[in-house]
Order: sequence, then C-alpha cells, then structure tokens
Amino acid sequence: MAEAVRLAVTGAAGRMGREVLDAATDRDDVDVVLAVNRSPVEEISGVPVREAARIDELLAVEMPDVLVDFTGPESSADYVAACADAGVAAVVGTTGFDEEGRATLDSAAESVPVLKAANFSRGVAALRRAVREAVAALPGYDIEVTETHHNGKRDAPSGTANTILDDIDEVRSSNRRTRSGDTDDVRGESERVHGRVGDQPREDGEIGVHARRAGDVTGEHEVLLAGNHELLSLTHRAGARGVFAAGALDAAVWVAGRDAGRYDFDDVLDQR
Ligand SMILES: NC(=O)C1=CN([C@@H]2O[C@H](COP(=O)(O)OP(=O)(O)OC[C@H]3O[C@@H](n4cnc5c(N)ncnc54)[C@H](OP(=O)(O)O)[C@@H]3O)[C@@H](O)[C@H]2O)C=CC1
Ligand SMILES: O=C(O)C1=N[C@H](C(=O)O)C[C@H](O)C1
Repeated sequence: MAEAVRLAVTGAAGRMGREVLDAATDRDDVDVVLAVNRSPVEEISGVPVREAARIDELLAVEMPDVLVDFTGPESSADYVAACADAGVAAVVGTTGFDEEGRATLDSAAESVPVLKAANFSRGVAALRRAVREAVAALPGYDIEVTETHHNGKRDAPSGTANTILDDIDEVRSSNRRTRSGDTDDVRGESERVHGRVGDQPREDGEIGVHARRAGDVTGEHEVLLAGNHELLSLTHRAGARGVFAAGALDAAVWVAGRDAGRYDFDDVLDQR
C-alpha cells in the first residue's frame, strides 16, 4: 500500500477545518502532521494546533506533502504563497478571492501544484454538468440562481454560485458562436442581477442571483430555467460538511506528487 500523504491543515478550528481533521482521523491514506489556527486552540480531534503566524517555519520543519486550506481569502493567499516557498502542494477550498488573491495562486502554481475548488462535493460536480447540459439544450430560457447558506458565511454570492454562473456564460457564449458560425460574434457575460427591488422588470438574457443566509444551512444551490410554458429546477443540498471534507481529502491524495500547475476538483473526479 502507498504511504499516507502527509497533510497540513490551516483554519483548524473553523467549521471546515474541524471537519477535515475529523475526516482525516478515519482514513489511512492521509496523516495530519501539522494543524494551525490564527486564534489559540489546544487541539482538535486529538491533533495539537499550532500558531498560524509561524506557518513558514512549521512547514519547513514538518515537511507536509499537501496543505489543505479552508480559511478566508486573504489568509488563504498567504498560506498558498508559503506553500510555494516550502515546496508544498496546496488544496484550496476557500472562496471569495479578489483579483490579487487569484494572481497569488497563479504565481504559486508556477512552482507547486495548486488545486482549488469552490465546492468539493461530488453532487455539485454532477449539478454543474447537468446545468451545462440544460443551458445548452434550452437557449433563450430565463435563468435564476439561488444559494442558501448558514448565517456565518462571509462571501456572497457563494463561490459555487459564481462557478455555476461562469459555466452558464461559457455555454451561452459557445451556443452563440455555434449559431452564428462567427467566432467574433461572442457577446460578453450575461448581466448578473443581484436581487431585485422596486420597478425592475427582467431584461432579456439577465441572470437573477439570490443569496440567502439563515440558521445552520450547510449549503444549497438551485438553478431555475424557465421558458416555453415550462420550468426546470436543478437543486443540490449538502446534508453535512463531511461531504466537502471527504472531497478535499480525496483531492489532497490525488494532487500529492503532481507537477506544478493549477488543478480543480474535476481533474480528481475524471481520473477515479
Ligand atoms: N470548497 C468547499 O467545498 C467549501 C468551501 N468553504 C469555504 O471555506 C472557507 C471557510 O469556511 P468555514 O470553515 O465555514 O469558516 P469559519 O469562519 O468557520 O472558519 C474560518 C477559519 O479560518 C481562519 N481565518 C479566517 N480569517 C483568517 C485570517 N485572516 N488569518 C488566519 N486565519 C483566518 C479562522 O481562524 P480563527 O479561528 O482564528 O477565526 C478559522 O479557523 C470559506 O471561504 C467557505 O466559503 C466552506 C465549505 C465548503
Ligand atoms: O461557506 C460555506 O459554508 C460554503 N461555501 C462554499 C461556497 O461558497 O460555495 C461551498 C459550500 O456551499 C459551503
């Protein structure tokens, strides 16, 4: 049997960090050699938690193969840059990056593998495929995207909703190209309308985007397509955060030892 992948986990005391540490204890293909958190915590799932501010020194001493990060966009970019310096692969589940954060990940990926996904659930990977197919099959239908998350979530819309919106743009652009036969005839993105208020009739081609925050909802995404006197609703509901943790650990095992570069969760799923 292959040796267990040596893991570092950041944001150890966060909702997702705890799940990752908990899921890791049940697997023999990963071994957590380092867990860090910004605010002091003694241990999580039997793993001692160290000071996040010492990440550079700790990576050099513990020499993990892969770092798994679910924190915030600013800290995540810093952790990935530290991975690049230490020669450690990174699996990033954090969402809400700005241009600068994305550029940091791209530049780290020149020296180490960086696998980033807004959602590590296999069901969401299947939802994205279903949405792409539905959008291609139903040109001209109105589309609305709604996501619901717990009241502690910072970023809106969710990273998953943004990824689905990008998927929709990609399919719509390629539909237009195919129909006109002119590769220059590609209009830009659909206009994304974030909620509506007052006198705001729906414009042709716009996509309504709705972010709901309530209670302890783990994560729900719905894509609604309506036209031609019919309505298609595609919905995914995550029942527990363990779903995301399992996917992130599968990704860590897959990415260990790969060449430097950017990867996503589809790369992991395509090869299993
Ligand atoms: N890709 C996926 O499948 C999923 C992605 N996510 C994403 O993961 C991220 C984390 O979510 P969640 O676990 O719910 O968040 P939490 O708020 O529960 O935890 C955040 C963790 O990150 C740490 N952190 C936050 N900001 C900083 C900072 N500036 N410097 C150092 N550490 C920091 C916190 O440390 P402290 O304890 O000190 O506050 C905490 O440990 C979000 O971006 C979320 O969208 C979530 C679920 C699934
Ligand atoms: O913050 C969360 O909780 C989640 N965030 C991810 C996102 O922004 O898409 C994935 C999941 O929906 C849970």
